[in-house]
Amino acid sequence: MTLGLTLTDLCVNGSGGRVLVQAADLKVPPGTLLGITGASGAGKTTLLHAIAGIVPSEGSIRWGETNFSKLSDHARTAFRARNMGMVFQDFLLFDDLSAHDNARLAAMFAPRAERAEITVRAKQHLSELGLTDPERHVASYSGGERQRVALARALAADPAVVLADEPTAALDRRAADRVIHDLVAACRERGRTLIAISHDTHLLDAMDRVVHVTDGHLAAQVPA
Ligand SMILES: Nc1ncnc2c1ncn2[C@@H]1O[C@H](COP(=O)(O)OP(=O)(O)OP(=O)(O)O)[C@@H](O)[C@H]1O
Repeated sequence: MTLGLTLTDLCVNGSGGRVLVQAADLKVPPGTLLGITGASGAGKTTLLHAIAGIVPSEGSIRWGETNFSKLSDHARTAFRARNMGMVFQDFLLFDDLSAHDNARLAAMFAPRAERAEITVRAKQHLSELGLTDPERHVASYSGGERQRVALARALAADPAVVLADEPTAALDRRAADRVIHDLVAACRERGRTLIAISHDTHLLDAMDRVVHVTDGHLAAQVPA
């Protein structure tokens, strides 16, 4: 399954009525790899959080045939759990858990029938991403390894969409290039839609399209 995104007249307001993000029109066909870039504080993370339904917004967000903005909070959370894998800036890994337990976290929230499959897939992704000691606690993992655990976790539920916020930010060039390769391959192989915020030109070069956020506004779409 693959899902495209259509944003229409999206607006995110912050405290004090400040407009944080405005996007009149953005279409991301299913299977597209989209980069989002722009200056620090421009509103990229806020935009990604709105796209994921984590922060409230006005306007319309459609994922495939689903009018995401019209769903109840509960239905939106369920839709996100079923369809979106998220790789956030600070990884949000649990240090006291092993790489495998972190990667199969989605199994805790999945219907009983899908749990075993997620657990198996988590292990498989860790192995494919070169993490050969999945039972070790992630507290002792390097930055690049932690980023790959976060990626394995995002992929374990076999999501139609992957959302990533600066997935290479904390990594040296070699580790970053490996994460870019793995992320792009995981999406291309399964026709997943990828939306990734980055300043990294290597990552942006690997995308199909790149959009710029300037002072909360989405600017014209240009080829990567
Ligand atoms: N709930 C909120 N209320 C008010 N302002 C907010 C809120 N959330 C974020 N902001 C502000 O909105 C602006 C955009 O933040 P955001 O994190 O989206 O930027 P960014 O482009 O991702 O930046 P960076 O590249 O530094 O991560 C910042 O000035 C931030 O302080």
